[in-house]
Amino acid sequence: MLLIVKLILAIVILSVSLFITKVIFPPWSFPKNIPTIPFYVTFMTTFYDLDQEDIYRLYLKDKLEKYGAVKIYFGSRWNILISKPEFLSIIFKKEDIFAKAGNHLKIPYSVLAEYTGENVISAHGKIWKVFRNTVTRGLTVFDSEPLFKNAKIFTSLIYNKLEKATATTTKDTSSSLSSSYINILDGVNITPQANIFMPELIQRLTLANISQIALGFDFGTLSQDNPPLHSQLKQVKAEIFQPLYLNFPFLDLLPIPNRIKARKNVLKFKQNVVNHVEKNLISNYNFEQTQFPSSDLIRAYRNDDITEKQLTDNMMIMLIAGHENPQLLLTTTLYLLAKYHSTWQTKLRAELFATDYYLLFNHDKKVSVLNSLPVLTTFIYESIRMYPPLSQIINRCTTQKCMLGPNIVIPANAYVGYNVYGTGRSPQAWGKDANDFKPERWGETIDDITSTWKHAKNSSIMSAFHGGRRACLGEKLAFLEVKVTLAELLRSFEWELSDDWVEKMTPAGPLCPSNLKLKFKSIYGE
Ligand code: HEM
Repeated sequence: MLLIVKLILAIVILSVSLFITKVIFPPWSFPKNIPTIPFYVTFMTTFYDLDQEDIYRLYLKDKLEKYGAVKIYFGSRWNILISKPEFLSIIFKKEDIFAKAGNHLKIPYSVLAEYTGENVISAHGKIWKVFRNTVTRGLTVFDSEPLFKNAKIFTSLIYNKLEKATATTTKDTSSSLSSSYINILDGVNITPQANIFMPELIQRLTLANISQIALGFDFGTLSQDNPPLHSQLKQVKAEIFQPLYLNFPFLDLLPIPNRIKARKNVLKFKQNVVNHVEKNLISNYNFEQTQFPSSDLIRAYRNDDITEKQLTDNMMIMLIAGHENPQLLLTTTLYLLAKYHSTWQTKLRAELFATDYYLLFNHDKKVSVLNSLPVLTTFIYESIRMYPPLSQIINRCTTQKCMLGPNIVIPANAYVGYNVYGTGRSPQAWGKDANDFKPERWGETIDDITSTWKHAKNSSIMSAFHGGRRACLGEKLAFLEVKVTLAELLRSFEWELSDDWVEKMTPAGPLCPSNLKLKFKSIYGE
């Protein structure tokens, strides 16, 4: 009996030691000629008040700038993380060797993988081609009308908050003042202004946009305060993005009641989204004439090109990538316009007012005007260079032993990813002023700017949308969405950072200012 206990104890100690060794040290087969980032760096933001920029500056910057690649522990395994543009180009080109292997392969048992499934972003090979061919048309040729309509509603929601805040201030001030002062106040023209938390408001806008453009139904986030689908999504996201489970996804294998509930909520939400699409597209009107990515996916399913699960997973990824990424970019541009309100915000507004944009009714003409504006365009390009929404992604897995550049040998089955934030801040790629916000670096005329952008993408120094055959399909849509929204806001408001907002980026994961709070003021007075 004692012997059995001793044996079990020995096995437990051995397993724990093995586990700890695997976490602390990278595998032997990993390249020795690139540095190792200490394993604990990944967990730092759980214990210390640091954001992603702090982590990059303190632990990654010097090594990535010198070697262009490092070994890093992330998502329950050791990975190779790169930032050097030449290495990124290799990965984008050699798609079959550095094969996409998203959560459905990396951590198939996790709640996160349940949420995203097998989709056009994470899949590889033949099935990826089917997915991509199916959704390309709908994501690249679309009716932009909902973007304009929703930007107006978004602006009116901010207006409502301004009016509410002003009404409260006037009431509060007058009730605490002597009656003689109230008389003086009566004649005063108070400019409506309010401090507004941006995350939820922006999410409501981007969800409305993508659901109407890609899925063919309205999520209802702008027309209602808290539609059921949105509450469900908020709950699912809160359960998924818990640092403990993101760092140790294997915990999702255990029968933890909260995680079982989280998985059920994910499944329920996905089913609800599909039901909405079905109800709005198939049951309501002539589905065959619709050209949303979701209608093309349904056609592919009916054609037996994809399974029912793949249909659901791809609808979900349209919704997830389609609302989250523009949400991050919009948050960042609003933050930078607030930070540089007396310079860039003024310049952008002046540029728009100098055109006939606000007089036009035709959406196509409005789109052409927006796409021809140099200041607006360089401002957005510079924002995304400095704050790429997907700052770090590790979702490629080598299918064979291979070389990264002339010296780095990578074993088969190694996860490789990119730190796009590092590429955007690299002095080798962008010069000594890589850390300065300088939209003018992109050029003066719209032709120069477009050619600099293309060149930067081709040489992988601008990799926020990644590149090669796997480049993002939503770039055009995301840029238009941001331009339309900024144009609407610039016409109505001036804004600055709220006095009590602490300037900080998100601690991990997608990159944007954390819990952004802005002080809005109507430019027309009361
Ligand atoms: C600022 C906004 C956006 C950024 C920064 C962005 C960035 C990216 C990145 C980095 C990838 C590669 C992902 C990976 O390797 O795992 C990607 C792929 C993709 N994105 Fe976006 N994205 C944005 C907006 C959108 C929107 C609005 C959609 C619309 C649904 C979209 C659809 C896609 C699709 C379908 C792919 C997969 C392409 C493929 O692998 O064939 N993206 N995006």
